Amino acid sequence: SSSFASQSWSSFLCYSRLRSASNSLLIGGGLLVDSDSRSLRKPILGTNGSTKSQHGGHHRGDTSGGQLRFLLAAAIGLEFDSTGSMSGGSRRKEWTTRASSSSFPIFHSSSGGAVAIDEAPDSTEFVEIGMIAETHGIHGELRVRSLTDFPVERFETPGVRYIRRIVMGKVSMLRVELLKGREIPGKQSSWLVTLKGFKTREEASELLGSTMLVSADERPPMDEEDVYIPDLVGMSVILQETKEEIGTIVDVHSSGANDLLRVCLASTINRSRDVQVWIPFVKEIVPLVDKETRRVEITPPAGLLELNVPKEGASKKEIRKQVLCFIPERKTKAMLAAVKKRLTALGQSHVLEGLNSGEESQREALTEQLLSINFSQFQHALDNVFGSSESKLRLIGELEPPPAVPHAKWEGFEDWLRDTKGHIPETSAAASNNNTARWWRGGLQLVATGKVGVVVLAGGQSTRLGPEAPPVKGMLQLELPHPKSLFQLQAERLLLVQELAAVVAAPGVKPQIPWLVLTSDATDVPTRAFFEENAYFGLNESQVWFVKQESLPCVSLEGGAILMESPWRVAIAPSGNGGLFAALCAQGFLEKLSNLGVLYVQVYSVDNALVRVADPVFFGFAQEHEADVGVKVIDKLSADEAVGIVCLERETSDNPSNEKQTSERVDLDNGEIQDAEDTGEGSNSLRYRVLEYSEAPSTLLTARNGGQLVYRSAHICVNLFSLAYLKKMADPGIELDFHAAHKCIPCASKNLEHAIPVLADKPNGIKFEQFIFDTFKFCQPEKVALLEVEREEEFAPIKNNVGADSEETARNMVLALQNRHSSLSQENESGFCDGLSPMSLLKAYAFGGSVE
Ligand SMILES: CC(=O)N[C@H]1[C@@H](OP(=O)(O)O)O[C@H](CO)[C@@H](O)[C@@H]1O
Repeated sequence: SSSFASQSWSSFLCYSRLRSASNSLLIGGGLLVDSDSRSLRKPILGTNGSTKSQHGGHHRGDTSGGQLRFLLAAAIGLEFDSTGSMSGGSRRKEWTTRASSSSFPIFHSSSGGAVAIDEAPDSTEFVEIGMIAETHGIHGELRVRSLTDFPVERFETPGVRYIRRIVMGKVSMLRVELLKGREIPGKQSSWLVTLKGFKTREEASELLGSTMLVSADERPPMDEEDVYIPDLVGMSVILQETKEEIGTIVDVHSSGANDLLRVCLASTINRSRDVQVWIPFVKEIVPLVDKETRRVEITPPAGLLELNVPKEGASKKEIRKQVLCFIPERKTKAMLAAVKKRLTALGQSHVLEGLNSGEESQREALTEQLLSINFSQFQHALDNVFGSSESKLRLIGELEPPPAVPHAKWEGFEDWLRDTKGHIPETSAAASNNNTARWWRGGLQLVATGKVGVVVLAGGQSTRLGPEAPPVKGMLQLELPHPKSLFQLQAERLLLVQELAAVVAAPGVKPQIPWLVLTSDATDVPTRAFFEENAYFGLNESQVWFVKQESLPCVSLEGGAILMESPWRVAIAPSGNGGLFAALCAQGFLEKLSNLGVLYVQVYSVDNALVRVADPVFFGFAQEHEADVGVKVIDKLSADEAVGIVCLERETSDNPSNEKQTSERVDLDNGEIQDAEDTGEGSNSLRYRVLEYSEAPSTLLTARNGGQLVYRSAHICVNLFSLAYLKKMADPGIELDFHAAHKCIPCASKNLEHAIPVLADKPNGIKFEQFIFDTFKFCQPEKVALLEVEREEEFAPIKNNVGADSEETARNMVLALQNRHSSLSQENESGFCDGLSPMSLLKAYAFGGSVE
């Protein structure tokens, strides 16, 4: 039995190539070597750089192999086409060249060097190595068309060969001695040979049309995994998964690069017309060939067998062509061709240059990257940013600030804690009268009953933090008394909430909150490694789900040409935090959450050192407001603070850009895409919207009323979505626009082809980003609930290396909050220092800490 653990599974053709395919070949003799001349064993490098196997033997296709197969492949192809209905059994017999006295009468040659075989040993099998095509010159040289992957050994190395020719249906054999040979320049498969005793053109011409052979023993030793193609014929075909026998191999067809097994389906045997299917002979699809029990096991990709069943009007050739697309290697080629076409059409063919230079591994890396590009998204991004409708804001109506927003402030929290004397305030008067405490209790119930999930947005490249920063923001270490990474702080807060929820959960229930970590090409590997190294920070490994978002190529500022990090690497960047929705949907996470019974998902940015992860208050608040979208806001510090501003946009029908937007509007209450004009509404509809600081006009940012900023509700990137809403965001009618982020993008230096990418010192390109809050506009405003929170308690962003919003400012804020906790502890020892009591946990959570 041979499993295909190794990549080099071979299918050696014991070949009588063209014999049954071309009658013209059946008229001559053959040139053979006997089994004593075993000089040829080592595989050699083929003309196309691939490994050749002796006698045209070749390996079962594997995507990396590329073994030379053309010879036998072509042979079988011809065979198949001309003898389509030939049964495996009869063909196998024909294919084996067996010297027997009855079939090989004496060959009478006038030439002195040739020895006729009176009686060839019954046990000797021969394989063809060439066809004698014509004489050359006047000294008896012969041109042989090679049928072997080892032409040098066969046609240059002196030694015994055999010639077989068939005259009037009678086969005769001759043993000859090869004296020398040489390749005909420019003719890859033709060789000139000189045989002992054949000195003139006339003598040589006796052999025209003959076949040259060597003893089958001359074939290179087969690996365990190798199989002669004739041996495949007649083997049973079993579905590996169910062990169901589906049919028998009746033939092997080669299409050039890959062989196809022709299988007669068992279910159709004895019917008036049997059904034959083609199965690519590649290890991905035929993982096991058992030579002893004569069976192959297959794992056909979905649709392969169905595709095979001949349909009305589809020719065998067409079907075979489609079958070949199931071979990964083929698929890659076809897909790459499509990508090339697409890039050329986009005027981006410079990206393809690397495919014609460099090492194979570099070209492969580029191919892989090109195949991973989502071109429809890229096109969409280009249209958004460079298209005619380009507008930074794409404003469709008039803006206004949101109405007064509920405030989550555990007013007098310290007093409240003091009063409760170490008990979770479930029934106290304070709890029911205090909004925040009520939300807390409601939210904690949601956690306790497994109704919540959390997403951390951690796909960003943290370029603003400078070259010294870790590759992933979440790995950034906060120099607290007990230094901790952002991921660790956040994981510990999640654990706190779980512990607290356990207090109110059913006896014995230990709630687990799924924590989804949004990663990207840039952050996925290091993020996973970091979690692993840190034992998931005490969380259960199974509750941490890594969700990789898509990346898109970066383009030049002018003209949108794709930027290259090197000739073999496109500069790519994650598609912004709005890429979350597509990633959740495409990778089945929404379904997973749904199966768990999750109703609400909190989504926050990893760079906030004070974020209240899995905040029960937020969940309880959203539930009470029956919100689909929850948005935490704080008061802006100043007009120029780098935060998005939350506004309401009143869409008016007299706005010229209204038409386009209304036609895209999706009614999320019934999930259908509607044209607002069709429904008669929308002439004056309101939607929530966030204007990003990088895009909002300064007039808006600085507008004041009575000294106060008009637009002061800052988006702190701590949001919440109902699962139902997230599912609606998966509707194909919802397409978030891309925004242009002007960034310093590492690029290949023009002078140095192999250079490490050079980081520009000023923005040199565009990263395409979708914004998470662009989904708000799809939600009825009454289903959007804004919750104002305390900056000191919940917002300490780390954006920059130094100065505002840096690690230093964030650390100071965390310490300040924790100090409030400490001072409170000193005042009331009994209420605070009781280890892992619920009260300690609650306090730790409220004060930005964690349980040490
Ligand atoms: C697209 C997006 O979500 N941008 C957010 C996000 O900004 P960045 O500068 O991209 O980190 O976090 C800010 C709060 O830290 C928030 O104000 C802003 O709106």
